[in-house]
Amino acid sequence: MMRPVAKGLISIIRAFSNPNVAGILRLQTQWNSPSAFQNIRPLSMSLWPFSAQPRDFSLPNASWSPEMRRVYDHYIALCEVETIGGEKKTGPWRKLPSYNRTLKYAKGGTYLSKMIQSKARLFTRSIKEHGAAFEYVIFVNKQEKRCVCVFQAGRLLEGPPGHVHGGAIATMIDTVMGGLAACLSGPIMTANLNISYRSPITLGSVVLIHSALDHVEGRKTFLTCRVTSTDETKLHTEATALFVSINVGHLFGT
Ligand SMILES: CCCCCCCC/C=C\CCCCCCCC(=O)SCCNC(=O)CCNC(=O)[C@H](O)C(C)(C)COP(=O)(O)OP(=O)(O)OC[C@H]1O[C@@H](n2cnc3c(N)ncnc32)[C@H](O)[C@@H]1OP(=O)(O)O
Repeated sequence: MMRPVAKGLISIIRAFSNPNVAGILRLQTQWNSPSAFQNIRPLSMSLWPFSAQPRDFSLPNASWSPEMRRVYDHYIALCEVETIGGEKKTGPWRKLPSYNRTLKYAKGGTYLSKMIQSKARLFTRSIKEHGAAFEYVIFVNKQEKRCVCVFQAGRLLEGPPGHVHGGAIATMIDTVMGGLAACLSGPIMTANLNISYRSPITLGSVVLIHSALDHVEGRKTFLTCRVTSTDETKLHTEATALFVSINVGHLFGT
């Protein structure tokens, strides 16, 4: 007879492998719309592996500089447009919500629950102090297959004196490009990431991380990326990356 934990594990793996659930996961990842969220919850209540009220880490907080807030407000305004009749409707941009964990209330077997019950946190959201490390928000324009991240680099990200660590920049590039690739292609993993550091980023400053789809070839999604000053006159970093579509069972060794 199958042990309950094994049954639980299988149902979670099935849930993640189910295209409908994968679609729901993508939907939640992509659109920060309360109505979309409310609509999809009843469909998947029994399989839903996320917290009921996850905290969105990409909302303004007291550590944000006026510059960070100004650029955020600019993109937020593009998320809603006014029709000629004065009605508000969804604009071309969407803010991606950002949580500090991916799986929370999943009940499962030993293998999965180790990961879930551990104190695993998303790397970029693992430091609690506001403004100390990665402060960022990602906006996606799905129609144009591109995104922009507004990133304020905190004091704990120092590499060269007074400047941001190259690994922290790479982390943000991977996060932003990975977020866009996931929006466009579903579950993916980074297979290849090439970075050219062109000019240093001052600690505490705000930069834009622009990423766009280059092309898709079967399971392979190729993207480009540029990190610039907020007025886009200064180029800090350039990157290209390949993301490979995966069956989420790949992450659980199935
Ligand atoms: C569950 C996801 C849910 C999505 C929701 C997202 C929420 C977004 C929210 C918040 C964002 C958070 C941040 C996310 C972003 C961070 C992502 C990371 O950092 S991932 C960690 C680092 N990456 C790894 O650890 C991969 C390790 N590598 C592997 O697991 C495999 O190698 C993998 C999956 C990449 C490919 O393995 P195969 O067995 O599935 O496929 P094969 O056959 O080897 O490759 C497929 C095709 O890709 C090419 N390929 C593979 N690797 C390549 C490489 N390094 N360079 C060039 N081509 C490569 C191959 O040549 C092949 O091409 P041909 O189909 O023959 O044309």
